[in-house]
Amino acid sequence: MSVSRLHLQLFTPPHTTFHHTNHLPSPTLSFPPRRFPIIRTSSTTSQIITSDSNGVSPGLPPDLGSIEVDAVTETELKENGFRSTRRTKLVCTVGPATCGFEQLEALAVGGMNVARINMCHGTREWHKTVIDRVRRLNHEKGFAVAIMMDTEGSEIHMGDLAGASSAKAEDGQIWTFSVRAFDSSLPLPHRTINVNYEGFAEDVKVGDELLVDGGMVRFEVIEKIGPDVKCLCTDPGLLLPRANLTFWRNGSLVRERNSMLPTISSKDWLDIDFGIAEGVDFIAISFVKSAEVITHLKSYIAARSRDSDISVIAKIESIDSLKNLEEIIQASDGAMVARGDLGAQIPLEQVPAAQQRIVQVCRQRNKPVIVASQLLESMIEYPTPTRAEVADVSEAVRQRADALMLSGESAMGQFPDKALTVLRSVSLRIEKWWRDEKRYEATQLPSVGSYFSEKISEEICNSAAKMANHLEVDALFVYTKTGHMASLLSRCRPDCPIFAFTTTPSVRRRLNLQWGLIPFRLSFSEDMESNLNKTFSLLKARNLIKSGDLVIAVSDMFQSIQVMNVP
Ligand SMILES: Nc1ncnc2c1ncn2[C@@H]1O[C@H](COP(=O)(O)OP(=O)(O)O)[C@@H](O)[C@H]1O
Ligand SMILES: C=C(OP(=O)(O)O)C(=O)O
Ligand SMILES: [K+]
Ligand SMILES: [Mg+2]
Repeated sequence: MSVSRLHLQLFTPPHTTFHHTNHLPSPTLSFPPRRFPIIRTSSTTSQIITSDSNGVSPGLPPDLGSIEVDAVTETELKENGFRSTRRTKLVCTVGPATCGFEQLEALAVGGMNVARINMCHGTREWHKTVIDRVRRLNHEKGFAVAIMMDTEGSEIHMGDLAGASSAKAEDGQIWTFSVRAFDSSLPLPHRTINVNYEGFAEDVKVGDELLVDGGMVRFEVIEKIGPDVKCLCTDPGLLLPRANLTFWRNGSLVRERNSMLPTISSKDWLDIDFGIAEGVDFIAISFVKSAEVITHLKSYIAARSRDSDISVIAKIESIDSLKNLEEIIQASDGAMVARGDLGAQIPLEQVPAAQQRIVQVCRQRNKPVIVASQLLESMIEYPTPTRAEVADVSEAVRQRADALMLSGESAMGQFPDKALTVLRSVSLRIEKWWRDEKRYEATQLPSVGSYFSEKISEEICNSAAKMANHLEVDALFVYTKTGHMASLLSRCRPDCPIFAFTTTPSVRRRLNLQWGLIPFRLSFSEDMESNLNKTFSLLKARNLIKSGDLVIAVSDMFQSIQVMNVP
């Protein structure tokens, strides 16, 4: 391993002759090469590079001369300037309220970075339609919306309510929770709920408290008759299809044989096969208990998907996942603070501290983290959020989580676009406030690499981010094939946005989950000088940067930090 490559190149703005015609942003988002010669001299190398205005040597395939970025990011960069682009990423659960092509497009325009499909609901055909639509949206409109498939997991939950969208449980009513297999073509018997876990009737005891969705509705078990468990409603509320069920005895969560249920059920494995076949970008695993299940799944994916670039996200939503948090996160490619189920497994007042810890551990280990569930729950029904919800969103942004997620708000709520707008505007406002106040938190970022060369990359990114803050540069540029260097920069949470140039569309989509990264698809070479020339030309031609902007560039290929003004 040679360390001699490590050098700091300080560029003075090179003299450039640049033929520039006024160019309107092209509606198709890839930018065709134009044929103006450009001669650029670099003061450090005195080399003269001849290329066309896109930095492409004549004779290269036209694709090499284009850069891809989505229209929304492009507009944001132009209208608000680099500094005020949104750093916090947004995940939207797609459901009946948002599965149409136009609805998905509205979400993408509204800032959705990742579309989540929840395999708890709907059929595989339905999910396939959504995936196809998102793909079409990316293809036709130039977005890079990633797809996250979320497994059902084998925890206990209610059945489908025989097609009803909800059922109201009133105080004092007696409901039957049954493990019987009901004929799905017939309506369910009066006040009866089907339970998916066969051992349910054996595991519960008379006197247990039964919580639907972590306490949205509460029952007390009053009688067991074979497969039927009779329960008295003690806290009324709405029962939603497939709502999660937990039972509590003497104030603690009961973990009987259900704790032996596999994390990945046989149905989940079929869904995972489906996700691999469809080439989803992320698979989120529900109710992860240990690191082993993640390692197992990762090797399963690696053996089956051609380029094995599906990231595995561990959902932290059980007591066991908190106990084994460090190992689970280390084994995963990212994590989700799944506060819905987490709040049903630990006392609610412990959830905020758990969230903070999960976000911190992820940042330490350089894994993206999503804060999920009930961020804007009231917006399922109302067009404005509560003040408390805005405060909750702000707190997640302030913790610098990579991403925020909408669940019911976008899946089946009445105001999916408005909910997304709230996430977007609160993120922008809090990020700006934080930057204005220069509230850098003194986070010690431990080394995460095992090899010396990885440690060098980390030091480069840490230093580049620090320099970017001190010099108040306009943007960090990173040329990254795997996305790793980009994530190392993102981890530093610098003040300026990070333009991440990557050669493959799938890496570009995956980078869309990470804080502060603006992913571009660009073909680049081993020659940094020409990569920079090319990027400057392409970005300038689209009015995304201008002469004089100060930029710091790092790359996967050369261990260097370059500071320069855009010529
Ligand atoms: N694919 C789908 N088909 C029908 N309804 C869905 C779908 N995805 C989500 N939903 C609805 O949106 C709600 C919120 O979504 P989510 O939080 O992902 O699920 P859950 O609440 O079951 O954990 C669900 O309870 C369900 O009513
Ligand atoms: C995101 C969560 O998981 P799901 O919506 O699949 O229950 C959660 O429990 O918060
Ligand atoms: K799920
Ligand atoms: Mg959950």
